[in-house]
Amino acid sequence: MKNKLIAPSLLSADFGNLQRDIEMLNHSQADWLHVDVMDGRFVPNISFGFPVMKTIQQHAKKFVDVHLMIVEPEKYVEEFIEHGADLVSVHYEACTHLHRVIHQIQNKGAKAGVVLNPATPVLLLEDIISDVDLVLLMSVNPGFGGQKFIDNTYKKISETKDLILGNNSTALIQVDGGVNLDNASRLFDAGADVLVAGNAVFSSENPEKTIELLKI
Ligand SMILES: O=C(CO)[C@H](O)[C@H](O)COP(=O)(O)O
Repeated sequence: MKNKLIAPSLLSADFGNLQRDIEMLNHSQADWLHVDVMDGRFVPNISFGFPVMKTIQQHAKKFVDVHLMIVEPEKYVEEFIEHGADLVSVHYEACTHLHRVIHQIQNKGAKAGVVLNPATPVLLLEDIISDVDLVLLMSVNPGFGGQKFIDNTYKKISETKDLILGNNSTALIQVDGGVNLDNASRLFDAGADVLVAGNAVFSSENPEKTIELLKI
């Protein structure tokens, strides 16, 4: 599964009307639903956990992509998969035993991704790139939606692409943070396969139309 996938982030949805927003995404051209889980320890913010994940599982008809911004993710990855996650991504910076967690996710039947913060170099992925299904490049410091895109991400996409090709890996490249209608097509051209967009989608007057335009 490659090319121009859009994953709206539910972090920017209206939690008082979560079912309505998920149904809008089901009906839209969104490819994946991106779920941001924050623990107040790895990042300076707390988002939500399993009760909200349960609602997402009940209503989502698309591929559910869970981004864990938490310490000790190995304690929770299996429960997220039981709650409907099709893909679980864990931070390089949060894993003492990254190889073990990646295989724990895959052995439970889900795809596994590794996430890099903006200041973490791509070259650190050399010994894990053949094992992962996705590399998520953070283009903002994780913890909050609606931040400004960090331009260094274009260079990191190109380095990730070289690493993937050099290792015959099939990993997808996902970019998350500050993605909008002004930078989406340049990001796809640079080699991104999946773009996460929260604020750009949910703050727009017509979220379904914005999702459509992000793919152009
Ligand atoms: O992981 C995240 C924050 O840590 C969000 O997914 C990301 O910031 C998307 O939000 P926006 O598109 O509003 O920047």
